[in-house]
Amino acid sequence: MNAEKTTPFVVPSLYTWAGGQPALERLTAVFYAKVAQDELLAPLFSSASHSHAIHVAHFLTEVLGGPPLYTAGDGGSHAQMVMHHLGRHLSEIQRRRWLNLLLDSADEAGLPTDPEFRAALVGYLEWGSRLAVLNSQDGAPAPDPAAGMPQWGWGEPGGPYQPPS
Ligand code: HEM
Repeated sequence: MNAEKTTPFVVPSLYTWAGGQPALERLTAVFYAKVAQDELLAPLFSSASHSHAIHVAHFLTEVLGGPPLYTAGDGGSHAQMVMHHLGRHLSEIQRRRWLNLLLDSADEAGLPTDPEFRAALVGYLEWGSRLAVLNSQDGAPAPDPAAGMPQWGWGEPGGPYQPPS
């Protein structure tokens, strides 16, 4: 009998596929260095704390399927993240610059470039950045303190590319 054993492919979280904590910390470090040089975005972040980049890396960690570094580690919550954007009147032009710089930073920080990962990453960043703009306008509803953190997965591609067997 020739029972060939194959190891089933286990789909990793986006966090793991991205390269884990070091990769996300590299991403936000590169990103906020760019933001500081950007005429449209620098004024928005002029009073941000020194731990801002690390907090955002922790937030992304949690959303992309890693450990709860933002909620358990930093004592944050989804509502607190939303509150950071309230009343800031972010524009579409600022949002698009923010997104462009983040995607440039993903390249420079060496995040995976495979189509499946990048499609999922862009999907989250489009969603989250558009929500940030909506939440920053006058009349935006107060965030729900009980709301959990979003969890982002691979979406339609379903996981990293597997060649047909
Ligand atoms: C997926 C999209 C986004 C995520 C996950 C996100 C996440 C966060 C988080 C976690 C904080 C709080 C950080 C801390 O505790 O220090 C924050 C603050 C902030 N975010 Fe965002 N954000 C997003 C989109 C945007 C966009 C598109 C803009 C502007 C164009 C923006 C502007 C800001 C500003 C101005 C602050 C406050 C900085 C300060 O503390 O002074 N965010 N964001």
